[in-house]
Amino acid sequence: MSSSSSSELEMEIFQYIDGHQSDFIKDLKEWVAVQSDSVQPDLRKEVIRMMVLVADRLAALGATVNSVNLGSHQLPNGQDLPLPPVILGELGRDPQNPTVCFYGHVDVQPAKKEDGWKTDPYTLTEINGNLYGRGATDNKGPVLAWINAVETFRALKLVVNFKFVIEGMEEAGSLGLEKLLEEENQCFFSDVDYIVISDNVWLSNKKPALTYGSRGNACFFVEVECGGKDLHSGTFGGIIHEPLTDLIALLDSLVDPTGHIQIPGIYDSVAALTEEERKLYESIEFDLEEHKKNSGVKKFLYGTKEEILLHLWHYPSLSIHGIEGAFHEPGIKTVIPSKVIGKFSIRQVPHMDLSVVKQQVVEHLEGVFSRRNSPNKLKVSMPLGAKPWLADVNDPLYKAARRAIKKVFGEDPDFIRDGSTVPVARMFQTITRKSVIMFPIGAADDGEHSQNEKISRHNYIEGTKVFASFFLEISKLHRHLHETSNMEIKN
Ligand SMILES: C[C@H](N)C(=O)N[C@@H](Cc1c[nH]cn1)C(=O)O
Ligand SMILES: [Zn+2]
Ligand SMILES: [Zn+2]
Repeated sequence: MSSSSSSELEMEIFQYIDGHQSDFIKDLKEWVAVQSDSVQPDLRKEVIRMMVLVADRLAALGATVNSVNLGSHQLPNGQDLPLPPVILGELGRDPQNPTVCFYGHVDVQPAKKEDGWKTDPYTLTEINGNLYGRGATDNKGPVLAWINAVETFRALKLVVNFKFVIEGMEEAGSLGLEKLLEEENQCFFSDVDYIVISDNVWLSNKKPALTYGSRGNACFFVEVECGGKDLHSGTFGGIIHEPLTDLIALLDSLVDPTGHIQIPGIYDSVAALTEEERKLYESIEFDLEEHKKNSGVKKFLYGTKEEILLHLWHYPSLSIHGIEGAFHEPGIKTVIPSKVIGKFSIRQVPHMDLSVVKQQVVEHLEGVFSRRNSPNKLKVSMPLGAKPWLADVNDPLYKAARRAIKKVFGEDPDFIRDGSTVPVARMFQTITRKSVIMFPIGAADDGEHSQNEKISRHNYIEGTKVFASFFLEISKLHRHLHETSNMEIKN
């Protein structure tokens, strides 16, 4: 395609996207309305219903769709729960075109209006140019932006062959996905050239970014149990070892007030900080005050941008998420719970080994517990473990995405890492050995996992354009790379 016909096509595509804004927002509203929360077992049927909507949407695009059944999984209480299917889709098979596989997820984190949402989390609501709703940015909005961009091309001209992997268990650790990728490696993925994930956000509220690394996550349950039933605190308080007191001591032993993890050995294999990496953190544009404002907290653990980035990207962190079995409703209940489960996770970084981390956590907790001389029962498990990911920014994928961003947003992107985890990034890299990029369209103030999650109308629509522009750029670059390698072979 000549460069003039390519830019004419791009103009037409951008016009098409601008002209279809309300349809695109209507689709997002329909998707956000589904309570596809993969964390709460009661809502699993909603996740499955969501997967049907995705399959229908891809079929309407003209894609071949395969809903792959992953069977079921067992909850800690022994209950069997069906896993939602993974949708594998395919559109276009022109051998002249590169094949780009897009990964996204359509399950969401839990959300209730009472948690402090200003609007109903499952009713997409536009206020001052922002589209509020659970999943708006994580990850239904970006998945739809990609689909919108594909639809635009299908309506005009296909320059890329598309593949889709859409799952419904990402927020619960992508259960069953790794096995499917292994099974499909020689089939579905055999002709894939590039893999794109758009499941994180920029470092800034306004400046676009491309992500080349993310942390992993090791999630733990620590269970303490006394007898088989809850007890009256007046009748038994003061004469027994209370499970919640044990648990609080255990949780308190994990991290000190400076944020330093107290588990012996945990920092041993963290990759050494190179001079190059240190310089990168110094040179990156990052507004600490904006980040603080986005979080709503008054003070961070560290005072400089370099320290903050190091502790988000280079070092592991430990967060405590909750306690199952402890009384948490309003009011007073004078009970001693008989069994409590503490939940925490460690975001790990390159070179940390999941099985070593697990062993260090278990040994540490058993040691603290044994020093308490408690007769209670302790159980530590790691229900989930996702590995960190790091990519090569010299890959053509990054070049194409950078050009598309420059065209649509008028500026060069930040090259960033992400403190959160997309378990599939590392799986794709290890299993398929294809190049992977994280290409976010959401902004730093989108509030992923938080109350009042949103994506701005601007980011949703310009994000659709940036994906469309990326299709043109990757198709040009891919052809160029092939022509040059063919010439080298002939010479
Ligand atoms: C970055 C992505 N949108 C996301 O939110 N991922 C989750 C995945 C996860 C990790 N452990 C359990 N789930 C996250 O980083 O929390
Ligand atoms: Zn996500
Ligand atoms: Zn998420």
